[in-house]
Amino acid sequence: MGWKDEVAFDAIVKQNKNQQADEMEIEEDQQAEEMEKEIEEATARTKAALEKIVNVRLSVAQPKNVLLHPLIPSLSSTNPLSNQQRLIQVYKSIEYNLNLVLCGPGNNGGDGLVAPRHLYHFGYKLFVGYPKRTPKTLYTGLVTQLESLSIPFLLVEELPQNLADDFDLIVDAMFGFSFHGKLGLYIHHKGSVYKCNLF
Ligand SMILES: NC(=O)C1=CN([C@@H]2O[C@H](COP(=O)(O)OP(=O)(O)OC[C@H]3O[C@@H](n4cnc5c(N)ncnc54)[C@H](OP(=O)(O)O)[C@@H]3O)[C@@H](O)[C@H]2O)[C@H](O)CC1
Repeated sequence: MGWKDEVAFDAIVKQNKNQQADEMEIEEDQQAEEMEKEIEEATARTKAALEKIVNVRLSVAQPKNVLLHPLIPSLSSTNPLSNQQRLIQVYKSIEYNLNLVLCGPGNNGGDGLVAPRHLYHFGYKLFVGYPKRTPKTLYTGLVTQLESLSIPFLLVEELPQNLADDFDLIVDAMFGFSFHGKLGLYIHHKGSVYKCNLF
């Protein structure tokens, strides 16, 4: 073989190597893409399955003998439910034994009154504090639902001075953006709802 043939041979070998490297890169890219797709599909399947379980459990758990206000199902299935799904994922019921949901008189408290029903059905032991009650049908209906599940309501006088001493988890649904007055008292004495100007 002359030098020209050798150069041509080397060039062919080099070309083949480059081609192989390109093919391997393409194959690796395809594999990565497929894996990513599989992960995305598996995540979507898991999410759908979890949502199905949650929805079935909630519909089974719906009390049968309680007159429902027409707004309750939509209220309970949107904002509060998504919050509670997150809460359930983060704070496991086996670790958080004694829990309190504090509800105020406005819409924030309305969301709060939905929470105990969901949490109860997911195994949480709960108490509700609802010191300033709203006479609207929606709210009284939610209270009736909770009473029908024997979820205890605590009076202000029954609440401990320092809530954090007695409860593992406290859901604060006391006020939203319509709170007015002095916030400082409540914030500085976080554990003591007696300091809140609600009372
Ligand atoms: N689309 C929406 O608006 C949604 C809002 N959501 C949540 O609701 C709150 C806003 O609801 P709103 O009813 O306007 O406000 P509050 O939950 O804060 O409650 C107002 C009531 O609280 C009383 N209040 C206020 N300050 C005090 C106080 N210092 N002491 C005692 N009582 C107080 C107030 O009483 P008034 O006498 O002033 O009338 C009202 O009765 C929003 O932040 C969200 O969290 C839902 O998620 C649904 C969608």
